[in-house]
Amino acid sequence: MNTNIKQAQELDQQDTLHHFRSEFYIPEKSIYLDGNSLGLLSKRAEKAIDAAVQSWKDYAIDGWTEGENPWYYLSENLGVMSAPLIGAEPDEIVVTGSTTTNLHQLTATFYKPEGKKTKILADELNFPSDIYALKSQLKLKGYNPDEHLIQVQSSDGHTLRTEDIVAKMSDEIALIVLPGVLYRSGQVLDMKTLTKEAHQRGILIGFDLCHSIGSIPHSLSEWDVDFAFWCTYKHLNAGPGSVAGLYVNRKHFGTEPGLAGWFSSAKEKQFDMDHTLTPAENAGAYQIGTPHLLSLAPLLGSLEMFEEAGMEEIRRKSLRLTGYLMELIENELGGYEFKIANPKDETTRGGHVLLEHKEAARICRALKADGVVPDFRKPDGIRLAPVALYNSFEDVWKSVQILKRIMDEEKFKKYENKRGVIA
Ligand SMILES: Cc1ncc(COP(=O)(O)O)c(C=O)c1O
Ligand SMILES: Nc1c(O)cccc1C(=O)C[C@H](N)C(=O)O
Repeated sequence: MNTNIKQAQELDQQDTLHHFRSEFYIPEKSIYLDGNSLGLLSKRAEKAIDAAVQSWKDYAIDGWTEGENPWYYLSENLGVMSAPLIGAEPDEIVVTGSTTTNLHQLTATFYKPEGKKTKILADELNFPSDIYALKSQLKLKGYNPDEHLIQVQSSDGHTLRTEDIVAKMSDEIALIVLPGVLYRSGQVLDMKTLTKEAHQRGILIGFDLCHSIGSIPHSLSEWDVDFAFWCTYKHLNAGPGSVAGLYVNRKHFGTEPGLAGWFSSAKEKQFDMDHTLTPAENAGAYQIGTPHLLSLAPLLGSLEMFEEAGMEEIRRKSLRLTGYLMELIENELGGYEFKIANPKDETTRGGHVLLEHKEAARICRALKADGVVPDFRKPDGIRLAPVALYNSFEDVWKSVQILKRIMDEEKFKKYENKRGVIA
């Protein structure tokens, strides 16, 4: 089938989210398909950063309680704004720490080995930071991670089967930590079923939402998930090093934070400076120290856009973009030995496409040189993330044309087939 740019432009004209694109800084002469690693800066996020700097100028120490967004309550207020993205109640979320420190906090809080139940269940496809954190938490409790961290195997190297995960939920498992969306293949896990199965066996379960928040809708409260954590620099576009989030199901409110600090305090008690902690009676209890205000601020601007666009609409467009991308790849790149390695169906397909090729590392380099920004994931994956808020169907069409030219003209052969420092 012949495709043409007009078809892509028509799809853009029908797109109800198209106007958000002009709110982002898109690097000049580039098609940015790496928003699942680092989202782009929006003008609203930039404005929010400027406002935070201004409030520091204007109020100094009084910025904690004065101004439009008093710093003392910002982590909780951003939690309120994040709630619709994950289907949670406003006080079940706090914006704090980093993905990895939040996982440390939640494991320190909810991993309570007892009797036979001493093991943690994870998977072999999760991002390494999560596995490192879980292993170190096991070591802190005196357990050997080689025996106590059980990692569910993938049957195809890309995806996890619900039944395989459930089969590992033995009576030795105390805690389960899994991704909501896998970082390589983009597979969406069935968080609802997994939570139900875990609870039937008396196991607590939490999810890493780094690749799912802002990309797919969630109903964490309805699914009764125990806890979750995520970064805000990918689909939420809050910038490099932006402050992360955590969710704790309200049924666990009052559980003593595993890692305490004075920001775990009930707000009104914190400045009493007692040496006995009175933890907040909501997710705020799982904060530790002073919030990183300047890295929290951009989220104020970003989350406003999510509220306006709506998660259902974002997911609808995202599925159309990845669907269109896969269709073009199949039509235009047959014969070049590419393999679409992400799940194709709309229930388990996340926000990006994983294209595999034995020359992937240097094809990524050639794409970047020709203005398309993907990322490379070992050993042979090219991740392409068309993001609903700022990518267009025309971006997708042009990217495939550029990739076709790279393959037709063997332009990738100019480069070594090796990843860069930041892949
Ligand atoms: C699933 C997942 N977990 C954790 C991280 C990283 O954690 P942190 O934000 O603490 O660097 C990433 C990406 O960097 C990720 O994709
Ligand atoms: N956090 C990152 C960073 O500091 C530099 C480069 C990339 C990242 C990422 O987020 C990678 C990402 N977690 C992934 O899905 O591979």
